[in-house]
Formats: sequence, structure tokens, C-alpha cells
Amino acid sequence: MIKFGTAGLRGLMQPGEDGLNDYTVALATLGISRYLKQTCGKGKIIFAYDTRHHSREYAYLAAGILQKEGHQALIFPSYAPTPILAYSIRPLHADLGIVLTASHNPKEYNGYKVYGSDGIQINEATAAQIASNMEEEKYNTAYFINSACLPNLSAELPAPETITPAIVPSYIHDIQSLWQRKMNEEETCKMAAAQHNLKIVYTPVHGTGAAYFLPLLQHSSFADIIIVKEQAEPDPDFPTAPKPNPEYPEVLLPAIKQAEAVNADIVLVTDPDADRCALALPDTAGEWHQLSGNETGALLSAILIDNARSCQRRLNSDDYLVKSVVTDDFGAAIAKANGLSVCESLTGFKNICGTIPKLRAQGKRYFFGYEESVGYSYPDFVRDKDGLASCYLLAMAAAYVSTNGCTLWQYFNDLQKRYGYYVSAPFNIVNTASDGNEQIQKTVNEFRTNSPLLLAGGKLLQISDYLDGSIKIFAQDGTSVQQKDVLKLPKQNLVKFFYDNNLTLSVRPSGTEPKLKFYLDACASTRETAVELLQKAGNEIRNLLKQQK
Ligand SMILES: O=P(O)(O)OC[C@H]1O[C@H](O)[C@H](O)[C@@H](O)[C@@H]1O
Repeated sequence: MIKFGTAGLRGLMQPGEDGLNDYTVALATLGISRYLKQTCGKGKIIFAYDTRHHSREYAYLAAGILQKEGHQALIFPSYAPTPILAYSIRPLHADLGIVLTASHNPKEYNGYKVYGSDGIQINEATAAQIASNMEEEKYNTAYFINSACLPNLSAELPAPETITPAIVPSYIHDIQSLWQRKMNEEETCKMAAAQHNLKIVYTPVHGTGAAYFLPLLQHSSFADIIIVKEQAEPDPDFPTAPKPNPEYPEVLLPAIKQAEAVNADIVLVTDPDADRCALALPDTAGEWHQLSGNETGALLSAILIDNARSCQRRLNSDDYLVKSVVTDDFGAAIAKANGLSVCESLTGFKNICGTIPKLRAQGKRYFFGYEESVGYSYPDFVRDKDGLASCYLLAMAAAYVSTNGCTLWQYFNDLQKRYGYYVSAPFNIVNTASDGNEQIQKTVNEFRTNSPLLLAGGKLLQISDYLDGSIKIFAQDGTSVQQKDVLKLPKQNLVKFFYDNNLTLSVRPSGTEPKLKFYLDACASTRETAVELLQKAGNEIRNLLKQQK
């Protein structure tokens, strides 16, 4: 049976219980209906869908089932980015929000992402309750008498209401309020001119982003926006980017080509449901560089800290930067040097934003959260990653630094000079074999039991195993001591290795795709040294993997 993973249910659109199809969408929805009846009686649920094949019809099927089950379902009038759905839950006082999307996955996938009334994706406990309800609902003969039943039923289901279009200007207004910079009259004039002149190349990669990006930026006087023509229109086949994940350099190629042609200042990219954001900048010689998620997250952390300071907002150890355990320490170093605290969560924004209520209950504040996979989340409005808000803040920052004769690339380089050269080189092994999952688990266990004691010349110092919460510390002579249950995070199949040459390696199975993920991070006093360490380490791990076969 399809399972709740890092970000809701996600799977190939194929028949059967493991696929994402009419049947599993209906089953999940009935599980949710039962959950609502168990917790609040009749619920109000809002729906959004992306531009993928079948997203709209799955959304209407699910919304219709909930209406038929006595709940109130509302739906966006057209495709919408995931962050807009996450945003709308609280102002519309919904009990749940559901978006039909597989985000950046290839076209064969779809997904079903569920948010609670607090605007945060449901946690493990709620997902487990819904999953157990799904098991019970398998025998719901009102829906599942035979395979022809669902399509026939779909047409007869009561139609959901449409969500008010007023939510869009409200989102734009709130996102724009995230840029807070104290400026005098002269600076304000310079900033307006800089916004007007900044040449932005943007691509929504065939997805939902452009219809929201343009109003968001144009409302702020950005006037020179070029949308990459061949990726501008929604297209569920993603013809120019079959793997529309903006972490992959090939996805940015058309945008960078366009940027070179027009001599742009910045390239901004959102994935098809606009929750991820990638950034590319030209160096002083005009060569374009794509920043990694770790780098963009660190850059955004610094921008937000600088902004807060300019407004005389005192930041202290009650302000938290939240990052996932597989995100590198660049942003954390910046945050700590500026007096903030840093907290780690497991991968996924259900976990990163899950810290918001917990911190609040302790009288602390969520300042900013991000993870290496190009996702960034700001306090207050959207409690998930928001690619559009990220584009907006990066464009504002680029305009702002230009008023001081600087570029965002130079600002970023200054950060590296100040805090160290943090570089990452993640890689994945895709395994779509029928026993792929078992093979992936086997490889993670192999790393657990036969851990690499040396990596690129560095000695193993520590292993953090998030499956049993243990930490194993190695002494100079190779002996080790293990302490169990010290990692205070929910259990997850993730092992992290720390070496004495400032290299870290994390290994975990993806929770959204059939992949084994390796995260390699280095920090050094020059970029070249860090890159060299990562190259050596990457080769050694690939050799190890060959030997394991
Ligand atoms: O590493 P995975 O489990 O595949 O997850 C990769 C990413 O998938 C989705 O985009 C989630 O929203 C992210 O929070 C997560 O980092």
C-alpha cells in the first residue's frame, strides 16, 4: 500500500495499491474523512492541484468524496502553487489542506500532500492514524464495489465550492512584508530605481509558478522580468526538463542561456509546484554559477539577519535557525556568529516547520528554516517551503546590494570569506528494481556495519545513527564508545559520519523517490581545498559501493 513519506503520499501513477491512482486517492480521502469524523466531526478542507496529468481530476474526486461524506470542500479555481495552499489554510479557517502534486518528480509521478489546521504538513502520528483508517476503508462498498465504480461515481459527486480569489492578493501582500529593511528617503529612492533596473530571468519549469511570480514581483516595481519562453507555459510532460528538479543543473540551462543573452543580473527558478527555488548568479567575469540549496539557504539566512539588524530587531539565542540534519553548517555558522540558536530536524518541512509550535510553546521564535534540497521557509505566513517567497526575497536582496554598488554574487563571496568555504557534493543512486527498496536498505546497513574509517585522508571521529538514536565516538587509537538513545529526534534510517578533516557523510533512503541518497559536505579555508576533499571522498565512496556489489 502506498505510504506517507517525507512529503505525503507520492508514487508512480499506475494501477494497484502501491500506485497513485483513482483508487488510492479515494482510499486516502476516505481515511481522511474518517480521521475528521474521529477528531472534529464535520471538517472544512481546502484543495489545490498542480499542472500534472490527473492532478485536477484527483483533486475533484477527493473533494467530491469529502462533500458526499458530509464535509465542506473548497478548491482553487485553477492550478495553484503548493505554498499558496499552505498559506490559505489559516486565513480560510480550514481543518485540513490537501494538494495534489508530485512537486519536482518526473511526469509519471503524482502525490497527495496533507496539511493540518495549523498550516503545517501532518505529523507521523496523524499520518499513521490516516493510514490505519485507509486499511479499514478498503471494504467500503459504497465506493469500491468494482473497478468501474469510481469513474462513474466521480461525475455524480457533489461539486466543491471555489476558493475566493481574494486569497491571492492577500498572499502577495503578506509575502512582500517579509522584506523588512530600514531605509532613509535617499536609500528608498535608490532601491526603487534598483528594483526597476534589475534584470531578472525566471522560469517556472512548465509548472504553476509564473501566474504568481509576476504579480508578486511586479507589485514591487520589478520591471525587467524575462520568463524563459520554452518553459513558461504549464505542460504536464515537462518537455524541456523531464526531471524538473531545480537542484539539477540541466534544468537551469535554458534560463542561464537566456540570462547570458540578455546580460541579466539574476536567474530564479521554481519547480513545477513552486515550493522549491533555485538561484544562479553571474560572477564578475560574467560566468554564471548555480548556488546549491546549502549555499542559497546560507545566503538567505545572512540577508534575513542583516535585514532584522537594520530594523533594530534584536536577535538573540531565543531566535532559531532550523535546518535538517542533512543540511550543511554554513547557515548555522552565520546564525551562531550573530547570536541566534540553531536546531536540527529530520528531512522534510513537516519536521522543519513542525518546530514552529514547539519553539513557540517554549517562548522561542522560529527565525528561518531551510534544507539542502532548495527549500526555504519563513516565519508566519507559509509553514512549508515557499519558492515564490524565496524568489521575491532574493530579487529584493539583489536590488538592495546593488544600491551599494555590490552584486549578490559578491555579497555571497564575502560570506564565504568570513565564515569559511562550505561546499557540498550530494549524489544519489536510483534503484527502480522490484526489490529496489530492500537493496537500498541493505546498502545503508552495509555502511552502518562496515563504516568507512577513513575518508579522503580524514579519520572517522563519530557516527550518529538516527535509527537507534546512538552516537559512537572514536578515539585516536581506533577504539570506540557508543551511547544509545542520545539523539533526540524521531527514529529514521539515517547514518551520519564525521571525519577529522571537516568532512561529513550522511546516508539515507529517499522518502519520496526510489533513491539512496549520499550527502557529502566539507568545510575548508579555500573553496579549492573543499572541492578537492569532496572529489576524493566521492570517488572513495563510489569504489566502496562497487566492492559491495
Ligand atoms: O530526501 P527525500 O525524502 O526524497 O525528500 C526530498 C524532499 O522532498 C520534498 O521536496 C520535501 O518537501 C522536502 O522537504 C524533501 O527534502
